[in-house]
Amino acid sequence: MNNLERAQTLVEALPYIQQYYGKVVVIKYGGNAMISPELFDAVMEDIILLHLVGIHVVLVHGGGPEINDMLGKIGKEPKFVRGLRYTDEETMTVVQGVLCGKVNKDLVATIIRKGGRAIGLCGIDGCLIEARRMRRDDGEDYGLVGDITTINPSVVQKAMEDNLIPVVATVAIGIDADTSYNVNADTAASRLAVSLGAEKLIILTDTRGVLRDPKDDATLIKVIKRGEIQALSDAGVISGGMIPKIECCAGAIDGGVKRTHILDGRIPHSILIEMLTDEGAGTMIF
Ligand SMILES: Nc1ncnc2c1ncn2[C@@H]1O[C@H](COP(=O)(O)OP(=O)(O)O)[C@@H](O)[C@H]1O
Ligand SMILES: CC(=O)N[C@@H](CCC(=O)OP(=O)(O)O)C(=O)O
Repeated sequence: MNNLERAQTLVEALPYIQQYYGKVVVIKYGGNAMISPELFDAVMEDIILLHLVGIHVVLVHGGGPEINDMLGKIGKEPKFVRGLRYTDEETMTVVQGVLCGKVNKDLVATIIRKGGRAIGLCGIDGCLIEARRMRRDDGEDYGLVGDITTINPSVVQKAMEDNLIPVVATVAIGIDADTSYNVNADTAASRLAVSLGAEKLIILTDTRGVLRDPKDDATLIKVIKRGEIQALSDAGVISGGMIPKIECCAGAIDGGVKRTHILDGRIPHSILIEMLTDEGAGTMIF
């Protein structure tokens, strides 16, 4: 790339920066997309850059694989019920330690080491995420998995006013019992995006986006309209781990978030490609 091409790339970003300047963008990062150290650095660089050009980025993270590793170390087998981690008291202690301690602080430290400004929060801090024990009609016992009742976004808003990037671990405070609750990170990101009036919700995952055939990368669906989701689900196109992600996007759109994206966290700088280039990346759902 010569100097003129470099300059053109920067100029191409200008209308997008103008469009998102001062707006809130919630990015959910987790799962297998969070495992590679190089990609981890690239995601943090994207976030720092967006923040520096005046976009209010909020990072919501998971850490399922890290929780599984820690459970393995104490000789406990991870157990999932309908895609949610069955969370007994011992598991809750591990979830809180890994998400709010290890993962959250590693993310904050990486942003700071790279010259950004960040603050780590979890759903307990400032009662950011209030939840009650999940009880669904399916009669399943999920243990200490929480259903979000209220989001109180003021701690996140204060952090943004102080020019900090809020980094949020999705452990919630119980309103029905003296316990913390384990909340799925996609769900929490979606709810937080709604309560912050976010312009965009970006969910990073380990596929190119939503695929018509999950085994064939060439079948990426670039755009899905809100009204098309049900038909795709009924046709069996969306399955497994993609179901809750699509549901979170649908919930965010219904709550007023303009655009949601499922992006490939394995592609370096996929966030910048999506937000600041003409190309776009992954699947946009709106
Ligand atoms: N139509 C689809 N397009 C893409 N991925 C799909 C689709 N249907 C099911 N999946 C599965 O969903 C997975 C993503 O969900 P999950 O593994 O829970 O993500 P994460 O670990 O990032 O939270 C993909 O790896 C893929 O196996
Ligand atoms: C209730 C529930 O399942 N909670 C998740 C929270 C972390 C998460 O969602 O992490 P990923 O985004 O990395 O999957 C868990 O315990 O794994």
